[in-house]
Amino acid sequence: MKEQIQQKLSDSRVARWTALMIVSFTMMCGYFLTDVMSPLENLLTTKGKVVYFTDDTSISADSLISKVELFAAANALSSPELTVEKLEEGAELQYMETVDGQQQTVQKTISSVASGEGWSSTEYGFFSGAYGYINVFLLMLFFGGIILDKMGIRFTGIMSCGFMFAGALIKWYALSTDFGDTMLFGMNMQVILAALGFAIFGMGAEITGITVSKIIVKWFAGKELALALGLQVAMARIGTAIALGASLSVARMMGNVSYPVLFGAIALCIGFVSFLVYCVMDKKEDASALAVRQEEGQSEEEGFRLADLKLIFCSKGFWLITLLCLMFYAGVFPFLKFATKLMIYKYDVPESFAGMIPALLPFGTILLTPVFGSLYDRIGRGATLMIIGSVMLTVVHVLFALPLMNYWWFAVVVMIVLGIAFSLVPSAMWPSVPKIIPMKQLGSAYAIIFYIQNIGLAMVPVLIGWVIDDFATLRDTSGAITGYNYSIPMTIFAVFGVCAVVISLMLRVDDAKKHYGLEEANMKK
Ligand SMILES: C[C@H](NC(=O)[C@@H](N)CCCCN)C(=O)O
Repeated sequence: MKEQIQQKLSDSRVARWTALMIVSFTMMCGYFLTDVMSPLENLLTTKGKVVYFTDDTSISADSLISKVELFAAANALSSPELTVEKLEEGAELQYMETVDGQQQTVQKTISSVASGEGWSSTEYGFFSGAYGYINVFLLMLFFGGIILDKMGIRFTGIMSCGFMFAGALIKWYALSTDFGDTMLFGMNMQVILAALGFAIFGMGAEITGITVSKIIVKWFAGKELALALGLQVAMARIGTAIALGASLSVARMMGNVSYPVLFGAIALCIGFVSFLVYCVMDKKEDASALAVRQEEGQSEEEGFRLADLKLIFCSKGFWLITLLCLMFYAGVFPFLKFATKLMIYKYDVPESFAGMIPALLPFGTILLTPVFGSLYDRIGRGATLMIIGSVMLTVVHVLFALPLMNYWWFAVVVMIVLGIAFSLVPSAMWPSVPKIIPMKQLGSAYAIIFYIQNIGLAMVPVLIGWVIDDFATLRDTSGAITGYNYSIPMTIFAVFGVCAVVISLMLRVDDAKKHYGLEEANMKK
């Protein structure tokens, strides 16, 4: 009789790709919620109602009312006695507007009205950075890695999904509640509570992120690892793209910024359930791996010891990857938080389309990240891919900073280049970590990288929000905001790009000396 050879569940193609799809779906829901507020920056930073017209322009309700009344008085028309309540879908209004430097009478039809929250750019920056506050200041990501290596994938994943969901609910509650003028720590209560929810969500999202990375390495090591990591990132980017592309429309349709968050929370609930389904597969994988070890007479896998962290901390390659991650991602994710408004004010894109241009970035990466991942699996050249991506990031931000080519199509082209850069670096960087750090410490290694990266994700939006308020906001003599000059904020993003280039070059040199294998293919022939 032929002897049955014991196999691990992960040796089955169907099983490992199914596991990948399930956990990637959970992550996709998390990414949707992470970026769901980015296209709403303009709405959040406008006080009172915002009126959207059928020609895709928008204006604050107060300013519209005074323009309509001024027009009626100037033309001896009977006063329309317009109030905010009367501004509703389908209403037609006439007033004077400056078009190409000339005063013209315009007639517009309202398509929707949504409530602005009146936040300052500083408050928006504080809120956007909140994603990383608990991770960074309470060292939760660091502990999250240790919990992952000590308590295992199932416990950590369920815990972190729970945090994501709880945080999303708090954020939704804050945005759907009117706190009046109640202030806390010099900021509106709504901003503080929404930031708290986002911080709890961010802790959950990051710990889920390292858990999912470890899951993929567990199922795909020695197989299609970079492709699998690339596909997971690609699915996550679908979440980001949907958030950037659809969030404003949902807020406009429902009349309030809280609705996109509510939809995100519902999606997260489904993501949580899908992670529970994965846990069943994980248990089976562990059982089959144990059976293989027993059959081959191998001893129990050694557990994680705190002393093992020394190996991580002493690796130069690890620190270079970590710093590259900090600089590169500081130039991308925080940029996305401000990109929609950049499109409106620098490239004159109507607000209703403005979110679509930044959405091109994750859309591009959906295809390209797995393509570059698969290239890395088969051909190698990981360090080189990271250098090219970093150079592209720098060029993109320099182009955004320069006061030239302020055409929407140029913004589209530059955003596509950023999309390529944002595919190159992640598809090479994440699969490079297991070449430097062994599996046993991988949870902690990813956690430390994410931890340092979160310092950027937390601080850069705060910095940029403050810079926009103090150095980029253009005002007329009465103090009213007339526009924004994005040169300084974009120069700051370009500096992160330059740092990423230098670090990726150093990584390439270190790899040549220490032979991590970053330039070698991942797949064993
Ligand atoms: C896989 C990697 N994820 C991260 O870097 C996360 N720490 C940050 C997620 C922030 C989501 N807007 C990636 O997305 O490339």
